[in-house]
Amino acid sequence: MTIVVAVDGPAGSGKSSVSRAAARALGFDYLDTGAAYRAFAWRCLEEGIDTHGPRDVIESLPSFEYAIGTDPDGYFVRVGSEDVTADIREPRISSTVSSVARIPEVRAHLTALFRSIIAGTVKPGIVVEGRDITTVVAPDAEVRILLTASEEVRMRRRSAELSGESAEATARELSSRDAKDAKVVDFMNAAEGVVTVDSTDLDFDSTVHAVVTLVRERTQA
Ligand SMILES: Nc1ncnc2c1ncn2[C@@H]1O[C@H](COP(=O)(O)OP(=O)(O)OP(=O)(O)O)[C@@H](O)[C@H]1O
Ligand SMILES: Nc1ccn([C@@H]2O[C@H](COP(=O)(O)O)[C@@H](O)[C@H]2O)c(=O)n1
Repeated sequence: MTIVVAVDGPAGSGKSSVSRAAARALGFDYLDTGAAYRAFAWRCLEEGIDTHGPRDVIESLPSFEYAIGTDPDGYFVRVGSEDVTADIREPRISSTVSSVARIPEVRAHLTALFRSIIAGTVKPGIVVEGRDITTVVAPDAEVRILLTASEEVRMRRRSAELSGESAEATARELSSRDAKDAKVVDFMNAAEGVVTVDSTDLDFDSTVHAVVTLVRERTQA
């Protein structure tokens, strides 16, 4: 049986980096679900689809050809034959993604995709991170974690990794995306049975250690 570790949290809380490092330490796969929302937003923009008009967005779902690398050391994101790993991190995608992510049909389509990727895992487990993993995508996961950090710390960490963007612009993007996303999914409060890991006062390695320890305590991993 595949062990599923579900990790949710706000933007910049460390979901991707911590989940990937924890997956590596555990010998698990790693699934970044935000990448699919970003890749879908990227495809809408490429095709000139109005992301505020749900009809065209929904009609484009069946032809969305998506692939993601789930090996923590072999990460890639592809739409059709195009490698979009870097493109989906552009600010134009970060500022558009929430408008497609709020459409229920998009969420249902991508949730089904995530479940099929999880079901196809050949490793002993998979760490899946996003906003609604503990509540919608994998509510029965063996380990469910809400990874948080204060807004100030998240902004500081995010600013430190971007060059050429002012800390103020970074802070604005992060909190406006969280505000839009929070209207659709509650990723600020732990649902019943979900363990909160607050990394505000933890460094990166201690946060990964906290997640790995939790997984080992609750499973045979
Ligand atoms: N505990 C920590 N201490 C210090 N830095 C950290 C810690 N956790 C994560 N980071 C750093 O914070 C930054 C944001 O982390 P990451 O990109 O993983 O967040 P995220 O939650 O996936 O964000 P988003 O939802 O916007 O994609 C990265 O540079 C990461 O290395
Ligand atoms: N489970 C998820 C994951 C992501 N989203 C949306 O995608 C955006 C990008 O996610 P990142 O983790 O790469 O920052 C995010 O802002 C949400 O709009 C989602 O809805 N559900």
